[in-house]
Amino acid sequence: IVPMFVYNCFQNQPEGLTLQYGTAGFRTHAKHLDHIMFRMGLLATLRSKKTKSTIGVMVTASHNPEEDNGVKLIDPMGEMVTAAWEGYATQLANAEQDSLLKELKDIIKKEDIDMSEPASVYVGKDTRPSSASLSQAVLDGVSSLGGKTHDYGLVTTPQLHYMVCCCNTHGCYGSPTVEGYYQKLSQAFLQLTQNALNRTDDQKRLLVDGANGIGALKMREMEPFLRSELQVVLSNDGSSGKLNHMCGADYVKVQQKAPQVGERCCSFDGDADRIVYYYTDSKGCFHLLDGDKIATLISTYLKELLTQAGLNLQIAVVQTAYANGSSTRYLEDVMKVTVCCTKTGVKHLHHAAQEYDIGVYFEANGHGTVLFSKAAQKQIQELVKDPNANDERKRAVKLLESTINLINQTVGDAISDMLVIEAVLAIRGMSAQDWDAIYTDLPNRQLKVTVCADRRVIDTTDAERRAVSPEGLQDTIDTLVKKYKSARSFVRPSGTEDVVRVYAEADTQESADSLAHEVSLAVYRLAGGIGDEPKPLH
Ligand SMILES: CC(=O)N[C@H]1[C@@H](OP(=O)(O)O)O[C@H](CO)[C@@H](O)[C@@H]1O
Ligand SMILES: [Mg+2]
Repeated sequence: IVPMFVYNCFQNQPEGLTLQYGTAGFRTHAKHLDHIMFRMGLLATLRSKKTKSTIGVMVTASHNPEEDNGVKLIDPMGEMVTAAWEGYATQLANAEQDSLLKELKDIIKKEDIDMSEPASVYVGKDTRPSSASLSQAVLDGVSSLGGKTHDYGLVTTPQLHYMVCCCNTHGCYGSPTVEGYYQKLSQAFLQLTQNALNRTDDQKRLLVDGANGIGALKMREMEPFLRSELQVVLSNDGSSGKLNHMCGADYVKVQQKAPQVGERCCSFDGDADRIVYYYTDSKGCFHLLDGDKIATLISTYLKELLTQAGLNLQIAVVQTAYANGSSTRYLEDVMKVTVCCTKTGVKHLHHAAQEYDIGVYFEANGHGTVLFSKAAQKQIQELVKDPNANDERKRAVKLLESTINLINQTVGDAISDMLVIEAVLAIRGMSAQDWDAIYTDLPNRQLKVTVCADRRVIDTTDAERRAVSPEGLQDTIDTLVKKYKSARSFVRPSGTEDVVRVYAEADTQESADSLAHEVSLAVYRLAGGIGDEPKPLH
């Protein structure tokens, strides 16, 4: 099994840098990643041999700054790599030069991998300057173990997930090409928008902020397929600005600021697996339509269609602790849908959503999709063909069928989600303002605290909503929360940055800001904060 180590796979970690696979793969400054990429090529090859399927490796650091990079591994059905293999990834990434071969042999033995099996790995990259050489390192890693590669070059993360799923389902999910992706999604979108009559050009126009990343490039490519049913006005298209700098979904969500002004706008993140919407009202006020609003819009639409089609399928919405309290209340109390809360990170939401007939999952930051169980899809397909179904049921079930085709079920996908949202708004004749009026968000604030020890001194439970360590922290948070109306707050160590995240919401922005600040101070004092004490926001 000795691989042809033609590359710098034995290059050592910079001292003191222990990389964790994290919430969504490795991420750090691109200059530390060469050997990690090569090793992930090796690991993906082993995973491919083990699963006897094609595996994906995406080179991207998503919403992180342009100087960073990272890598995400994709499992056979297009989902994120399974937890045990995240562990192997961390093990390999941090292995010393002279123990790398031993680590590889350990994995092969533990997983009982037959090394005579062929291997196939799909590789994609985002637009970061470092992505070209880093994706070459992945390709070299695969080749050194005799695996076959297909380099898709510049693709969005969800496009690569789609390719992997298409390949392993032998074309059932679509054709594994970028053109196949555009064709599948645009056909479904055009079928859906046929049901929206008399749309004006204004209604067809959408302002899209491409975060100066891969999403902008791919949106340009896709536009002709949409035959003017969606008229995209693209900004931050990468022609001048810096990736994710003062633009993109993360900037809009965290800073609560609009990089463009309009009646209906959206922003992608750096690898186009997240989206948020927003608009500016007549008074010039910014209104955010985040992942929670998206989940509400889509689940309301699907629930209505299920009723019209007379289908008895259970629909659930999966959220994280970051979901706005108003959204959870609306979904549970008004819409009467099951709501479940998981840890942060799409892999957790995805698995929870698989438990239902229809699982709508979104992180508040706009990362999410909808999963339809095999049984649900079968019922829908059977009803489409049923000659006895009346016109209303037929119309509804055909809409459901096209919606399934439009959704990228492998992972959250900014382009696919955008088209679903545009179709739903068109079919229901809703403006962004109408959508926003479904419920009113509680004002909220997110802050970061840097601690000197390992940030995992903060340990949490109950889907990260309660801290179990350091001692006294949760009691302090509980006491602080009681001072405010409709308040909630929690803290957790980030899985992608070296910080502790603080979240607070309350009845007014002042209260949310003040609570977030007080909780930050508690983290700083009880978990050993670095530098000056957090200052009040006002
Ligand atoms: C509060 C927040 O937005 N956290 C993000 C962020 O994770 P952290 O573990 O919080 O750093 O990056 C993840 C990967 O993109 C994303 O899934 C998640 O929602
Ligand atoms: Mg992303």
